[in-house]
Amino acid sequence: MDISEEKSATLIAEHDRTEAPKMTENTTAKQVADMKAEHATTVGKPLVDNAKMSMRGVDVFYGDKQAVFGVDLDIGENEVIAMIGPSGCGKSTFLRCLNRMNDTIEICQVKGEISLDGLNVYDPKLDVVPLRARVGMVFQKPNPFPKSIYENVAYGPKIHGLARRRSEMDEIVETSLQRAGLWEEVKDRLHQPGTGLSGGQQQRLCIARTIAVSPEVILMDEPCSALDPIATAKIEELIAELSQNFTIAIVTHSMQQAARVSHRTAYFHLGRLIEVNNTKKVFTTPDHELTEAYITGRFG
Ligand SMILES: Nc1ncnc2c1ncn2[C@@H]1O[C@H](COP(=O)(O)OP(=O)(O)OP(=O)(O)O)[C@@H](O)[C@H]1O
Repeated sequence: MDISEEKSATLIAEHDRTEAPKMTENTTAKQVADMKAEHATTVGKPLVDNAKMSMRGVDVFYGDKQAVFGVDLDIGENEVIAMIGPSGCGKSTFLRCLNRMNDTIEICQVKGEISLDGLNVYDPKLDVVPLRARVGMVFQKPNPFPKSIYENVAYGPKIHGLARRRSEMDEIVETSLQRAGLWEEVKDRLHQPGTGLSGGQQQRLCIARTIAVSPEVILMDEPCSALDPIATAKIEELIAELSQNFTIAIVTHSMQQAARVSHRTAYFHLGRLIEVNNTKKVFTTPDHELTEAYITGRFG
């Protein structure tokens, strides 16, 4: 039976009453552990011990409309976390907060704390260019620059001054294309336009471009939604390989994809983080009724 709007609203109101851990300078390690345990019983495991990125109380507004409500979430080092939920639930908005991509939207305002290895991502003095090198992004639609394959990959290292000689740049380009699983397909046409590649190849080129500046975290916003199943399978294999060296957060509409590629899955609903847990648990025995309704297809 479909879950009614009224039932959904009641469950959201209950969720909003649950207190998230609030930490101050004087909070002891024992208190932190107790708070984490208590919070975990309501939304799963939002906080982890090896956090690469930590988000606390994140609210996002577009003008006076709130799109994300008080999200507390850690992303562990070298983990792949999938963000799922019905259309419009705020997954992409939340993802874009992590490297301040929302700064480009004038009416968008982000509140709360977001940190990368303890660095405050929203520090007004922080330069977003190096931040976006550390936290790279791959978009829904492959968007190579109108330049050659080589130049697409070399662009970031060039502006960040990562190569002193042409030979060093050649090496970065080759290694990045290899890690993105594209080298064999393009090594004989590096100076042809990136836009001449197939959609799947273009997306791997965009991944190579992201990797080329040695990011620590890669954000992927529905990276396969414009690709066919074969190209999708290649990107999914790539995500598994990349997770050995990078921390990855992926927004996806495909529950199968989330189940295949991620270690933990976060379920969003109407701007709230409803549940986050080990991916297998989320898809077999979710803790929250809203998650269960979504994974069993009881939302439209
Ligand atoms: N640039 C924007 N200006 C105003 N409102 C926006 C903007 N981008 C998103 N929103 C609104 O914020 C809410 C969350 O949108 P968001 O795109 O983050 O959700 P989503 O879960 O990623 O959706 P989808 O799965 O459809 O991509 C929606 O109500 C949306 O209409």
